[in-house]
Amino acid sequence: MTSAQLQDRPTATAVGLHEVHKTYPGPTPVHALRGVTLTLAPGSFTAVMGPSGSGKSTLLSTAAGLDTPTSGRVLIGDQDISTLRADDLTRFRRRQVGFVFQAYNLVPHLSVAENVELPLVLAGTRPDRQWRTELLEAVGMGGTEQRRPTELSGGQAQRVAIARALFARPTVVFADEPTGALDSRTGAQVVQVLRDTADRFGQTVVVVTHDPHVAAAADSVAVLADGLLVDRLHSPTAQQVAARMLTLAGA
Ligand SMILES: Nc1ncnc2c1ncn2[C@@H]1O[C@H](COP(=O)(O)OP(=O)(O)OP(=O)(O)O)[C@@H](O)[C@H]1O
Repeated sequence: MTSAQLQDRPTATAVGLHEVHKTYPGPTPVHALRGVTLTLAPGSFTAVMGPSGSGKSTLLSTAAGLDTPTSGRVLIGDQDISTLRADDLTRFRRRQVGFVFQAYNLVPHLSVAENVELPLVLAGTRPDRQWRTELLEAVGMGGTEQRRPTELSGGQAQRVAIARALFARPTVVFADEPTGALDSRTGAQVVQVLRDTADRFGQTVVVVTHDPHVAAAADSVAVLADGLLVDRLHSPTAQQVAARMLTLAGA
């Protein structure tokens, strides 16, 4: 990240979770998060891993303001989103949070260009065409502006979804299993595009994944088990990640 980009950042923390608990009520309440504290620096690329049911999706939706914690605080940049009213939170999310989903979630009747611009249009801002062109070129989709999502391969659709997530220059981009619907070679290319583009623009990214190769593209891996953060691996190889996951599976 350049020093100019760093100076643009309001704080040294892009995402902060403080003692976050999430309990799903019911006859047998599920304690999906049991006191997670995690701080992510601006420009960092973090993977969240853990066994099935360990709380990864709950962590992502709580950190992204799609769901509210039962207790604890969630900060995005300077903003404590746990205190925002529902409509203020929706407005905040449109500008400050980008999403990449496993199923791409592009709008089929809109062009590639319109899909990329959609979050800012919804937020009531006039989109910057030059920035859109630059981003589409950065993800390897230059010249596809007028195409429809149905005319794209899975890997191409996910590249467009990455451009869309970055378009509002959000504080953080959350990606939930972004390569889950792709074959492993295409998935590896797409995660590299996400990594390279995030680096180029100093974007903070959080990726939930089951794939050690995706996790190996991250600066660090946050390992969850049974609703708790049990480890942070820094710049791990895919083999190191796979070995750590095996120890959890055997626990
Ligand atoms: N809406 C919900 N209502 C009740 N329980 C839920 C709900 N969502 C998740 N859970 C439970 O919370 C726990 C954590 O689920 P979560 O989806 O966060 O795990 P995960 O690590 O993302 O799993 P996976 O890898 O299988 O997607 C699980 O026991 C799950 O059954």
